[in-house]
Amino acid sequence: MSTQTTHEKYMHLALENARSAKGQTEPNPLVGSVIVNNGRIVGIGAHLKPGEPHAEIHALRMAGEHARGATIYVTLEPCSHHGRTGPCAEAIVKAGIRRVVIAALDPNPLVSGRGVQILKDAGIEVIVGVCEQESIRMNEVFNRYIVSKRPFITIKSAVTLDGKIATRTSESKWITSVAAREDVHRLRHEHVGILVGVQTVIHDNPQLTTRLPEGRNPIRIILDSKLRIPLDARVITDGEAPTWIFTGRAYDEAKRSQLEQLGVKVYPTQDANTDRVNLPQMLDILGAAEVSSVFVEGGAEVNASFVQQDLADKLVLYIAPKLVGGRAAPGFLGGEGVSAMSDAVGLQDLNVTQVGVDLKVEGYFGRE
Ligand SMILES: Nc1c(/N=C/[C@@H](O)[C@H](O)[C@H](O)COP(=O)(O)O)[nH]c(=O)[nH]c1=O
Repeated sequence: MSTQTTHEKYMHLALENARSAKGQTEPNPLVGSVIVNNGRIVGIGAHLKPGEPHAEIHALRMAGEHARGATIYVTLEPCSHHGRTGPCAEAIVKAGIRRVVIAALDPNPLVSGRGVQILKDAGIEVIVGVCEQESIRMNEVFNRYIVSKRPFITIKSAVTLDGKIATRTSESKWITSVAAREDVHRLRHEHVGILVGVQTVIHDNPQLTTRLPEGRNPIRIILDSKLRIPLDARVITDGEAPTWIFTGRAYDEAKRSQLEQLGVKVYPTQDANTDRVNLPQMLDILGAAEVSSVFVEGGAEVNASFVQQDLADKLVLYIAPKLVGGRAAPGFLGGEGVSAMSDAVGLQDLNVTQVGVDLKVEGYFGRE
């Protein structure tokens, strides 16, 4: 087996370990590490929670003396700064590691390359770029958040093959099958926040919780410019997860204090021209609260406001093999829409898979 393939074999194992903690390391990145000595794995680790040891430290602790003279694989450049835990680059040097194989350098321009320098200054062989693209894509949320301090936005919708989210009489349960809906709950588990518009709350009275064994419930974020949300909505009364409501400039103060007495957080925003929620302001508030990823489950008007303002990063569209027709049946993207086809919003890096009987289309909006 060639050296490169061996390196990829162990880096894939490190990537798998990193990915296993998706949704619980936020706002930190996903990082995995594997230590190999004489062709034998002697240590494995993943970063599991902010403030807890980094992946390399877990792997070094497991390896103990076997780290001496070994190779360590790590999906992200070892840190060189004293964050909430000590610098990993120094721990690697101290443990007597002989070679370090890194997938991707740290995206933070302030520290990128520093960890590598510490290792090279200690005479350690360093290889960078093994499975680099996989590591970068795995940390799409962190890479967006660390630069913009705003959450990575994933829009998810479920449509029939003729593009409808409901029949002309607004019936929508269910479009996709159980397997696809379970997949949606895995995505909810992986996100820090989940967002819907108040129209969806009024129409569906959703729980927006993750119904999976050991599922993590994201923070429920409701766009409700005039605080129309019913006080008996499940997202307010069920106590299953925090609920934050973002409102516009013309909201009812009395309703706000009623909601706050029920344990709901209400965040007013100011849109210069309309009574609507100021989305960029909302994203800044969420970013400051370390909500680094938000799963937007619509509806059509909410989806359109993110897309029209170029605030969405990724689309996940589930397409069911059924047709409902009807000129009045709604699509998943409302709003004004574009007039010229040349102004259509393009998606990149499309990935199509099948989940049960449904198709799952993932694409990126390609925004900077
Ligand atoms: N109608 C469908 C969906 N509908 C999605 C939203 O409109 C629902 O309000 C939301 O999922 C309800 O949240 P819950 O109460 O936590 O289950 N989403 C799907 O993937 N397939 C569908 O067929």
